[in-house]
Amino acid sequence: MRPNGCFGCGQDNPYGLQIESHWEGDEVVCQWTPKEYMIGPPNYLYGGISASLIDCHSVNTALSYAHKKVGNDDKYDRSIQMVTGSMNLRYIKPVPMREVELRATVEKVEGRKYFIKTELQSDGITCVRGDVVAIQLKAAQ
Ligand SMILES: CCCCCCCCCCCC(=O)SCCNC(=O)CCNC(=O)[C@H](O)C(C)(C)COP(=O)(O)OP(=O)(O)OC[C@H]1O[C@@H](n2cnc3c(N)ncnc32)[C@H](O)[C@@H]1OP(=O)(O)O
Repeated sequence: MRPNGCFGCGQDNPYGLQIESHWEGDEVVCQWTPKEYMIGPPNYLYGGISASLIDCHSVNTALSYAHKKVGNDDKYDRSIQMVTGSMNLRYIKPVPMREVELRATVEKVEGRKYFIKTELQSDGITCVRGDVVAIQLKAAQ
């Protein structure tokens, strides 16, 4: 998806998180390592960064799923656009300042609403769990 200035996934945003998400079976997965200035509590990741990671990874999961639904697996179609409608997070454990893994699944689709469940894990332990509703924009349909 270029050009892409998105703070979460934009490869063209040097100040962003630059996450890269890919399918692994029925899950969308991303490995990502924080910069040291993204710290919140001593030794742990700032919660807003976890939220941004889950937000972007989830919306991209919905976006990619919407592409798959119309049989398009490899080319980005700019007429399909998604935004975050709502996001509910549960911070279960603090997130250590090292590589994390995001794992997302599409729970269901209702009209333009995509219900995504995403876990942020550290060393295989779930630290943050997110329920995200991504909404496909009307004009794009
Ligand atoms: C290079 C490329 C890079 C691509 C990069 C891609 C990655 C992007 C990742 C970043 C994501 C973001 O930060 S996005 C930015 C943050 N989000 C936003 O700014 C969204 C602002 N809100 C809006 O624009 C609007 O409210 C929308 C689009 C969400 C909804 O407006 P609408 O399209 O008119 O929809 P509307 O008819 O009202 O509702 C449609 C259905 O959705 C439900 N619905 C409406 N709003 C919500 C909501 N907030 N939460 C849950 N559900 C909702 C309604 O009940 C309805 O359900 P029913 O009656 O049909 O059952």
